[in-house]
Amino acid sequence: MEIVHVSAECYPVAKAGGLGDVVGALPKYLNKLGHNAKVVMPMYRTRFLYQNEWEVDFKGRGQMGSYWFDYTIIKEKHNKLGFSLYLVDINGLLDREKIYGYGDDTERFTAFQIAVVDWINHWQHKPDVLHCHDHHTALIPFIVKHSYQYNRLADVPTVLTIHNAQYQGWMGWDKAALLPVFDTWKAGQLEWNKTINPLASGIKCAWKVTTVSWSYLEELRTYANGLEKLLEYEKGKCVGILNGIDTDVWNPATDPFVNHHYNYSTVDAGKAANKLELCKEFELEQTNPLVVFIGRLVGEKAADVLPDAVLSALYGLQGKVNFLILGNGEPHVEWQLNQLKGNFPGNYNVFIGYDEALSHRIYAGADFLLMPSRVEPCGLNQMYAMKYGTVPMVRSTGGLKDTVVDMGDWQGWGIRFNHASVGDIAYSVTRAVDVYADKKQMTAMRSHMMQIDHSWEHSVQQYVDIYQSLKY
Ligand SMILES: Nc1ncnc2c1ncn2[C@@H]1O[C@H](COP(=O)(O)OP(=O)(O)O[C@H]2O[C@H](CO)[C@@H](O)[C@H](O)[C@H]2O)[C@@H](O)[C@H]1O
Repeated sequence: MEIVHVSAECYPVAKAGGLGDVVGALPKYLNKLGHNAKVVMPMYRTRFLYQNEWEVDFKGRGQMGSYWFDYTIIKEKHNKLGFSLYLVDINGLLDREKIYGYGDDTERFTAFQIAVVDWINHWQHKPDVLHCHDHHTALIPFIVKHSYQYNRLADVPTVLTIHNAQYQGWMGWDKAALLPVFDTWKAGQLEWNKTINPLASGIKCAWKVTTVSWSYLEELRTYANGLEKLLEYEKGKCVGILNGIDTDVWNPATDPFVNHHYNYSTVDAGKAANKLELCKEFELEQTNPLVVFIGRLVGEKAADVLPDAVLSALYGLQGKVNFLILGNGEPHVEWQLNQLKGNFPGNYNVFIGYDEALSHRIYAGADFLLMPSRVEPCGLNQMYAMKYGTVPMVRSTGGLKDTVVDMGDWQGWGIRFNHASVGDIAYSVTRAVDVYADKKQMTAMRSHMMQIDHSWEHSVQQYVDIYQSLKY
């Protein structure tokens, strides 16, 4: 089957979080099963663009309201990622250094979606499935269904994957004019709560909707940032499929970012060597258990609780634990985390920023990975941590609940807690310190979790089943 993934992110081309990881891996694993999956995304000015060779695939012209724009589709020449990769170049709109965060993001991603649909509309044939990811691409199911210009594509099945329902791409009704002229009787399919809501529109118009874990799908019916009723109404076409991890990229035995490679039978020695280097680099005392956090410093990830939780644990445990944090996000959280630095030399450090290579070294060198997320649709960090023998400490929510079993339960290997609160986190750190002292149990847990199969091979067939169910 020919499946076109449309996304704002794709690792290693451009990644801001887990969306990039998934779109960089799922098509590759679909192709390994003999399908023809491809990715189309905006052409940002990232390093990947300059380091690879491209050929022009198509040149076209799109209309966004009264604004006409030229677009070019370029294709990566050597199929380096295991799938055909197409970038949409729209001069002045998409060719920027960052993925998100501009005042005209609405126009940027609307133009991107129009260009993608226009390009596919020029193909001689039609793809078997258009697979859209998150709100930046969620207007496509509406556009192909209800805009006159692209009506030829109305019978192409569309799938929308919700990686994160917190962000919905809301836009005022004045922006409706940006969309290709559509049947105004169908305007309700764009709306939720008196605004144009691209994610809601995608949920209404896509043939199938998937979320990235089963528990998240359940949770969305009660907590979906305003979309609860819609998801309850549309539950018949929603399916939860747990993300996989790309073991070509995330494997401590081969990871090029990691200096000391190891596998489940050499995990203790391998982690010790990586930890030593990491501790030297961040001036941390080496014998203590090392608890780390990697992620966006936002409310969803409960990053605002981190400064107090770290303080409480460090005071309570009197220097018997170390923390290392890698992340960026809300400025006041960044500031607070930076402020803590001077107070606990040898026990605490933070790197504010986004650093892919460093994240790999931290997964390899850490003992515990903390994820107190308030919302976690799937979460990849805890699966990477497990693959690297790092014990996950997670709040029982969404995909974290589906992938981590508490060490107190039968054959468990992780630490789970219920609240994104200072008390729960500090108590979990105490549990971590206790289990760390039991070398035998640590080795057994590490080796066990490293052998759990979270690879895409496991999940990819479920997407294929969905695509096939849409064929008639
Ligand atoms: N400062 C930093 N430096 C380096 N690397 C960093 C980093 N901050 C984050 N990362 C990396 O970004 C990714 C984060 O992935 P997650 O899936 O945990 O969260 P995210 O909220 O972005 O994704 C959303 O989409 C994914 C994919 O579906 C869901 O798993 C998730 O629950 C949902 O919130 C990981 O690869 C992590 O290592």
